[in-house]
Amino acid sequence: MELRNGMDLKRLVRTIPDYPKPGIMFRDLTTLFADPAGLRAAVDEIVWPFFKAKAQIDIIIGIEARGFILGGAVAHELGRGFVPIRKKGKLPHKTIGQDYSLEYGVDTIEIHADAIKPGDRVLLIDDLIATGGTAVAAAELIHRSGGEIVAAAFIIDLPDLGGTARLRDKGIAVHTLMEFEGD
Ligand SMILES: O=P(O)(O)OC[C@H]1O[C@H](OP(=O)(O)OP(=O)(O)O)[C@H](O)[C@@H]1O
Ligand SMILES: Nc1ncnc2[nH]cnc12
Repeated sequence: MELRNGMDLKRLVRTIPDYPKPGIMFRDLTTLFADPAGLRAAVDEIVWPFFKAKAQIDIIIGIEARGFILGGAVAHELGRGFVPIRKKGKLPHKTIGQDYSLEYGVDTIEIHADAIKPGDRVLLIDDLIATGGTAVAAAELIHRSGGEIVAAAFIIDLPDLGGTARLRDKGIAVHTLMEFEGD
């Protein structure tokens, strides 16, 4: 995938077959995040559809763990605060939680119960969407907290696993930078 600045971001993603389980093609973004031009381009490309309309966004929410790397940078670029959604048991104050299943397991994510003010307009960020289990659970937490989702943005979409379609079916706008098919 060639960006507006001519950079091929996809070649910075490393693929590791059979991790963490046989049959999974793991799309490793640590190689892209470690590349200075790659990280900047990824953040810029995630942010650009929202930059002009940033007055419509109150907070950025990122999903543990890889969504924190991207989400923090996006929040900084848009001049907004950052709220984490974390795996169960990691947040210190009162939380609300949501169970979900993902490509290779089951888990629970949580958000601080007071992190979102009713009516807050949220940009949801994660590194990758596969089945959409994580993002749908995050959307559920945001809605239960009284927030509105402006859009959800990811660097990688694995479209064969249906996650972006699940979000769009729920009326959530989705922005992604590249796809890996055949997973
Ligand atoms: O669309 P899904 O099928 O839900 O999968 C996508 C999720 O899986 C990965 O996180 P993971 O749960 O591996 O956690 P990590 O970021 O802590 O490694 C990825 O960062 C997304 O959050
Ligand atoms: N195939 C994959 N590669 C990297 N992260 C993932 N999260 C869920 N599926 C994944």
